[in-house]
Amino acid sequence: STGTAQLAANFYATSCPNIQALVRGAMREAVNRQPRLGAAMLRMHFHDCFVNGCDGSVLLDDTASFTGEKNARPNQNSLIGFDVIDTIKTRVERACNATVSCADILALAARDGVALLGGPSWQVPLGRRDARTASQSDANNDLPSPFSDLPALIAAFAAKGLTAAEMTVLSGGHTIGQARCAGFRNRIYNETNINANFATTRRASCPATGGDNNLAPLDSSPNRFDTAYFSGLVGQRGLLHSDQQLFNGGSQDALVRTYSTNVNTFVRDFANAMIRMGNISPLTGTNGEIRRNCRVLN
Ligand code: HEM
Ligand SMILES: [Ca+2]
Ligand SMILES: [Ca+2]
Repeated sequence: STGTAQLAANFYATSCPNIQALVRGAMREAVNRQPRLGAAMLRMHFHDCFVNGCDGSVLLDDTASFTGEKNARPNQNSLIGFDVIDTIKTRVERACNATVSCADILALAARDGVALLGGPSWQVPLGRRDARTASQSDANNDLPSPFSDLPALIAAFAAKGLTAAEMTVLSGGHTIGQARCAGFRNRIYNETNINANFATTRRASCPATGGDNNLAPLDSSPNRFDTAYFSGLVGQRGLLHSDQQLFNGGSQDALVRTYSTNVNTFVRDFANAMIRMGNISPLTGTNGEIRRNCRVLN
């Protein structure tokens, strides 16, 4: 759970003083090449933290002794940017070998992805260590589904020690990035709490059958970390069923309205919630390991 971790922003201050600059430089290159990679790092960190804590488990390839998380239902053909982490890790190992965990690199990359797309920055508590295993079944069970209703979304976050309000502000991560047609087809063809023009527009690139992997932006400005995700919800232009659940006559409506018109409140609450999410069950001290290659155990 959250809150008990002994992470510290200055964890690598003497052991790897350049870590922040190394991650930031590599992330700037990646986001300049493909802005979506900023979004991809944010999502990958979320999918790491929700599955047995922020321990780099999501980065492990499948092995003979365990099936990893990359091919779990929410991740397969969906997570991108593992090569960005590889690039960062290679540079970090060159600068300070066997010192910085993959879990910490991912937390920094997520923060920098947000900042480089115009969002807030924050000091990332560090000192996580890397898992020696991964669990595909835990990834299938613990990651929320885009077909979930509000009570299920709240429950999925509560199971990780996060509040409903934190769930709502963290869903604001959908102000950047893309989703596949298969994840929102039912919403744009069958749901009624959707803006008609928006549904028509989305149907044009997400046919009733086929095109499962066609992409659509999660808000009207997918390369910009802004409040458009929340104003979209107020206008019934949420792309995923789970998105629109946050503004559908329920407990989160007022907060969605607040974020839709108050960028300062949104980015402040988002940064604080990211630190809380980043504190989910980290391995610290002598637990776990500092992986040399983020894809494989030492
Ligand atoms: C509340 C429950 C959530 C659900 C059900 C959910 C579901 C999804 C789905 C289905 C996609 C599209 C994946 C695809 O089609 O391949 C997606 C994308 C994304 N999600 Fe979430 N998500 C949730 C919360 C979050 C949180 C907490 C964050 C981060 C703080 C986040 C960040 C992202 C980002 C950045 C993308 C775009 C990734 C890209 O473009 O590569 N999501 N999410
Ligand atoms: Ca994990
Ligand atoms: Ca946006």
